[in-house]
Amino acid sequence: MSASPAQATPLPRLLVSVRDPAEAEAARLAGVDLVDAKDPERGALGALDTRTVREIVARVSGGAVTSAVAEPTPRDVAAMAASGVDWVKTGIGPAPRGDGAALAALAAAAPGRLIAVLFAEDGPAAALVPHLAEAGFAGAMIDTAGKRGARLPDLAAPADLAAFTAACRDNGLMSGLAGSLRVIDIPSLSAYAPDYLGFRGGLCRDFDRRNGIDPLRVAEALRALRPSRRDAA
Ligand SMILES: O=C[C@H](O)COP(=O)(O)O
Repeated sequence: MSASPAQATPLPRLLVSVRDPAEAEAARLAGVDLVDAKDPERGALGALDTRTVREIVARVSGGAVTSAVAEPTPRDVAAMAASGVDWVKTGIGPAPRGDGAALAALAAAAPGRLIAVLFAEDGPAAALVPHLAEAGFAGAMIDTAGKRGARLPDLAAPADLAAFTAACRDNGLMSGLAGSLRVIDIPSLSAYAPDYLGFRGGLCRDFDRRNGIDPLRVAEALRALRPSRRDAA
């Protein structure tokens, strides 16, 4: 007997971007699955310094998976990997997309731990996924480069998001979707079965990603992602 669609589609886990050890600890205590270190004052992919990331990793203390943004050079990726973070995220803009050697050099700097961040503004991403897998990336996320206007659901067509997450599954890559998401987006984006949904601004006070994270909004997101789990209440 085949499983029902509801049983067959696992719910995504919650990624929340934090900027310092205090926010990291708050996110861990709230029950966030993945604590992602980045500087929200510096756009979509602002890298924190490795010392701050080490402190964040120490504060999370194994209570959640961790990731951190690094500039897209092998040197920066390797330095961030050495901070002890579980995953390193780096932006892959249009330029290196077709350059397999450049992608492989990045992936080799954090073997098995590098996540490509692709921007929705650059167009559909599914065709790039096999190249990322071949280069040695461990996962891929779509985010939005702009943080003051269009959100991911405004920029990416449903068919493109579905094709992206399917390509990640087919190629053995972890997948994530982000881009000024709100809790209300969780049901529709969960249908694409990404491994993670990523948030910052949508869980901050006044929905401003430069403000602090609002624990009540984190709890709301966890309830939406874990409707049957008592620990999300
Ligand atoms: O990796 C996820 C991003 O930090 C999401 O940030 P945002 O929700 O403010 O677009």
